[in-house]
Amino acid sequence: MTAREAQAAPATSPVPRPAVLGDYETAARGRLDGRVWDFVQGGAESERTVGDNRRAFSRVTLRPRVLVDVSHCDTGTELLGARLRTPLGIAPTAYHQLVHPEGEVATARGAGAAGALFVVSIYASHTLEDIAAAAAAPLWLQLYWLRRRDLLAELVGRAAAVGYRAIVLTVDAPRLGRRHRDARNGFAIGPGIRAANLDPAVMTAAHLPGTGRSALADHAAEAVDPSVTWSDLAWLRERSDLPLVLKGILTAQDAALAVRHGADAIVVSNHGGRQLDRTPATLDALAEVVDAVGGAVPVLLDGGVRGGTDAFAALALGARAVLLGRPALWGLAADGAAGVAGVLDLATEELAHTMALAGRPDLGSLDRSAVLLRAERR
Ligand SMILES: Cc1cc2nc3c(=O)[nH]c(=O)nc-3n(C[C@H](O)[C@H](O)[C@H](O)COP(=O)(O)O)c2cc1C
Ligand SMILES: CC(C)CC(=O)C(=O)O
Repeated sequence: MTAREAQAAPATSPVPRPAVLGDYETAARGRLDGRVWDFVQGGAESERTVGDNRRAFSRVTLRPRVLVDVSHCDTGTELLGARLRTPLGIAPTAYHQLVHPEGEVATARGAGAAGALFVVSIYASHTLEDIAAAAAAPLWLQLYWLRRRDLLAELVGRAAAVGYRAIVLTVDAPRLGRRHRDARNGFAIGPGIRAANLDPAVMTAAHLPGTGRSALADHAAEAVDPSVTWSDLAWLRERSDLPLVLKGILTAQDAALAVRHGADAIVVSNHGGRQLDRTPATLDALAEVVDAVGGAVPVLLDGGVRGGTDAFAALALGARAVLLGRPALWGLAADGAAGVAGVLDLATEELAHTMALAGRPDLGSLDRSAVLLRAERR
């Protein structure tokens, strides 16, 4: 099913195809409960990092080359042995049923229609098996390091059994960021929605508005092991042959350690500004990480990517692929699987368009000479 065919299905297509990703944001805003909207859009503390992720992209200047044959622009790429139609993929985000009843099953269908990678959160609201059954493009499974190592071992085994292609360990969340919106809202996951792959015994009770606490933060404190260090990675390695990706690296030092400890890929990420506030924008951290890795493993980026031109900038600065967090949820909320495919197709079309006008007909022809960051402008 292509995005347009998905869009054409009358029962699932109340939204005309938007012209820009921001239109999906507007459509999603109109459909979601205020507390869910705050959970999706919000960040930690002052939310400075949420804004900085976007501001970094606005500082990018493009340096086009001319008289290059751009009659065909190829956005295809290869990542950990898999061919992808687009270097844009979906970042792991929790509880997709919060924004659409079909949850991650619809997200997997949308990603498949677009030929894009989907990284499934450990907090998915559908089972790994149901999501895999709906997928037509590569899936990776994201994990937090649970105190219950038996559950971790079970999850990596189940993921491998149904064809997930990599394990993504998120390393920037030994505890949850202080998200003032969720705390004020006493945010908890609504009735009927659950982390379908986690033992309910590790979940806390729901909270109510007025408690001044986020049930998610309380749950993470209970479930996630904050004592994990580099040397523990070997334990995970022993339990899975799948490639291991570390998500949440922002410095050259940690990038070098990740390579030394056998990571197969790195995601430069500040968790969309939801963990430690005042970290660097991911685009600003990218070159430092790419240089430290020196081509040993692919580097991905997420945080603030809101269209194909943003993706172009990150790819030029050395990212192999970029992941979309909130925009995928906007698409899902706005129009289910068709909305997810629409977001990915639109951003991929924008990327191909920018490649054409910048004289870079394939991703291999993209390098740092294609961009200037404003601070470097002469
Ligand atoms: C609603 C929401 C839930 C998220 N849940 C997870 C999660 O379960 N695991 C994880 O590693 N990152 C999670 N993230 C972070 C994303 O993977 C990603 O790093 C971030 O959203 C990228 O920034 P962007 O939203 O600006 O694209 C979440 C982000 C959002 C917005
Ligand atoms: C359920 C949450 C712990 C998921 C998450 O990582 C986030 O909201 O950023």
